[in-house]
Amino acid sequence: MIKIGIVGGTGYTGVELLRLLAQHPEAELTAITSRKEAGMPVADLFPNLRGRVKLAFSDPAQAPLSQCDVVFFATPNGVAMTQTRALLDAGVKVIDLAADFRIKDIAMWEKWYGMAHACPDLVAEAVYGLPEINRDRIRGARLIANPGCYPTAVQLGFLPLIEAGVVDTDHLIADAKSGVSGAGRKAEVHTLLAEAGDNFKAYGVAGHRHWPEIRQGLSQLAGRVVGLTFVPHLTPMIRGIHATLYARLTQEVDLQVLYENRYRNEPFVDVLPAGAHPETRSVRAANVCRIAVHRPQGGDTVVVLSVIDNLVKGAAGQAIQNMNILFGLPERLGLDQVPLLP
Ligand SMILES: NC(=O)C1=CN([C@@H]2O[C@H](COP(=O)(O)OP(=O)(O)OC[C@H]3O[C@@H](n4cnc5c(N)ncnc54)[C@H](OP(=O)(O)O)[C@@H]3O)[C@@H](O)[C@H]2O)C=CC1
Ligand SMILES: CC(=O)N[C@@H](CCC(=O)OP(=O)(O)O)C(=O)O
Repeated sequence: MIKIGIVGGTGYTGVELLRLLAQHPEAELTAITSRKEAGMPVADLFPNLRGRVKLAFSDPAQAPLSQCDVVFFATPNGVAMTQTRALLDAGVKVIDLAADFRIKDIAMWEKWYGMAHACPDLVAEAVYGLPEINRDRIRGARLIANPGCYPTAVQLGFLPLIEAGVVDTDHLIADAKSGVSGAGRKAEVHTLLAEAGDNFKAYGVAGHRHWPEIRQGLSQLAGRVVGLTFVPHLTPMIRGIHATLYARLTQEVDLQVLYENRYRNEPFVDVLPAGAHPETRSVRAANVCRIAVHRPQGGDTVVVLSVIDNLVKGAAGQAIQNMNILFGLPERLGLDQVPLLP
């Protein structure tokens, strides 16, 4: 059994880790932290976990994290970077769901995240945990930077086109929509029902911190710096991301065959039949990205539709997929949930 610690067990990604790990046959939940709820049984706060998780929250300073095999950080940006070195020194593997280790260019990270980085050397060591690109490097890693939610949907959508070199990478466009759980569980006015319900808006058009992350990943695939416009939107749903991606084709290719071949052996990417329109509810509560590729009017613009559940393939599910790879377990272990309809 793998002894597991979770720092930040009261947020939405924390409770999603708990839901999935409670059903994972090799997971032994050992420590779950919260500063505000220390001492409270986990199932008192999250009734969906009654009878499934017996632990109580503990204060991060007292939790037996160094006795775990792996610690997940489901905390705001800037927390994991202050605690990761001590855990790695104690032989614990670390998977950070926040952005502390995602961006290799430290000056770029500091600009977008508005703080000084505490451990640039560990950023250099960290492996970006998108298994569809980095599976072999994840296997031998101690420290995983779990990708952001929008970056997962956008990179998986563009990946086959860029790897194959069949689009103009100077003018990529990603138009993405997220449910409000993407903003976390903390109280904020813009996610109140009366603000976000029956409403739809773009945000961060001038610049969003997922832009450098997506650009870094796509540039590595392209072998050159790509040009990317990324526009996120907030939609009145709870879970889900829908990314609509646009690129200009530079050569003739059978797009459907390209996508089906690239993802044929990927357990968590589903390429839909030609002409399909994936729905966010078709991936709700499941660790899957569904993709459809279109070429409207047979022109030279390719349109890719990519959907994920932001809390699962966009966060906790992908983190557990990375854990399975790190510990040599079957990649699908504990992650075979069927999506929830309606
Ligand atoms: N929501 C989403 O869809 C996605 C989120 N992420 C990332 O995952 C991380 C967690 O997100 P989410 O679950 O939404 O966040 P929440 O705001 O819902 O939860 C944050 C958690 O961190 C704990 N926490 C806050 N500050 C500290 C601290 N200084 N030390 C220890 N624990 C702390 C909180 O508990 P307490 O204050 O009681 O200690 C709480 O349990 C974020 O970095 C987010 O950007 C990534 C992908 C998708
Ligand atoms: C709807 C909403 O607010 N989404 C969040 C998504 C970011 C997130 O969760 O952060 P990381 O993936 O970088 O960890 C946002 O735009 O800030």
